[in-house]
Amino acid sequence: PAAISQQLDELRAVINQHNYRYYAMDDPSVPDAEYDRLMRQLQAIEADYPEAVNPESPTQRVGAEPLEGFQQIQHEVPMLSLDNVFNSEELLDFDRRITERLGSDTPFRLVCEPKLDGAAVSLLYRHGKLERGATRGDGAVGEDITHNVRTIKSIPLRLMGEGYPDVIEVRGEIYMPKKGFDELNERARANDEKTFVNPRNAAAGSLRMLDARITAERPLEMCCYSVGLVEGGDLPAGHYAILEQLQQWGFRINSEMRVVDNVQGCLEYHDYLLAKRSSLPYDIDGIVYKVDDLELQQELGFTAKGPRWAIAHKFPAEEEITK
Ligand SMILES: NC(=O)n1nc(-c2ccco2)nc1N
Repeated sequence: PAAISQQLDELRAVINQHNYRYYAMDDPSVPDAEYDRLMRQLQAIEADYPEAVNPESPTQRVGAEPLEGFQQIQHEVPMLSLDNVFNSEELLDFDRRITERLGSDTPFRLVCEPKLDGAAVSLLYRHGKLERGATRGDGAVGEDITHNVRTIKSIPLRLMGEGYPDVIEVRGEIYMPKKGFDELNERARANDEKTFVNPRNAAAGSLRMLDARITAERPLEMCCYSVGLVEGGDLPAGHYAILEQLQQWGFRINSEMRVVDNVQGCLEYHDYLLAKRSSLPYDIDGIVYKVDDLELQQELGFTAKGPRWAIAHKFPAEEEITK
């Protein structure tokens, strides 16, 4: 009936807005109890009118039947790996190579991003709806893990707001926060099940489940950090502006991301984040620096090892520090 479907649409819109505030803005609009009440109300109405359920409803996050296997996905825009540097000298070389290529009269800002130690993911949205999720694989071919990414609450099933392209591929890192990792291993030990060595393995392993009901029980989160395929629309001309736009469309971006004016700013950011590393609620294995201006990215292009306009500044592995 029309009145029911209107009530469902309104209820879904309210719940989606609460999810956006909680997961993308990290700024809840209602207490958890109120959110849970709204979800129970939506589930009750959908139980009475199953024909009114649609895949974008916030109740439709956990698939029923396990898959037989994983489909392969071809990445239309290859998912790149990044070249690494391990100290300030090598970072200054990275900066010098760019300056030589662009000319010393072309200043360029850099975006500093914590390098989350999880599993890279590609999310394809068509007309604002999540169509498929895929692992990075070898950068050209990945596995279809749509059933599992749908269980991750910080991944929107439908984009918020408007003005997004007809097709947009959002890329990011799925990770398991340290607290969730420790609790998962505690439960595993209590049940004589296998424990995970580190949060990266736990996140990658959770995404490779054929049964989404297991993935749904895992404390996984996602931060987005770049865009792949875009069709039928355009994006801002700067990387950081794109990330802010993605946040408006419902994605979480990392709160520690900063834009700096030059490589000196990168060195300062490095010391800041390294000092903060052990107190972050998630594992990082370094920092990713990216030239902000997309036209300069275009001009710089790629080498076989990856983009000339981005670099990963790796931190020493944490256990090395504790020795
Ligand atoms: N892992 C991580 O946090 N990454 N990875 C990239 C990346 C990989 C290729 C282009 O950008 N950026 C960030 N923040």
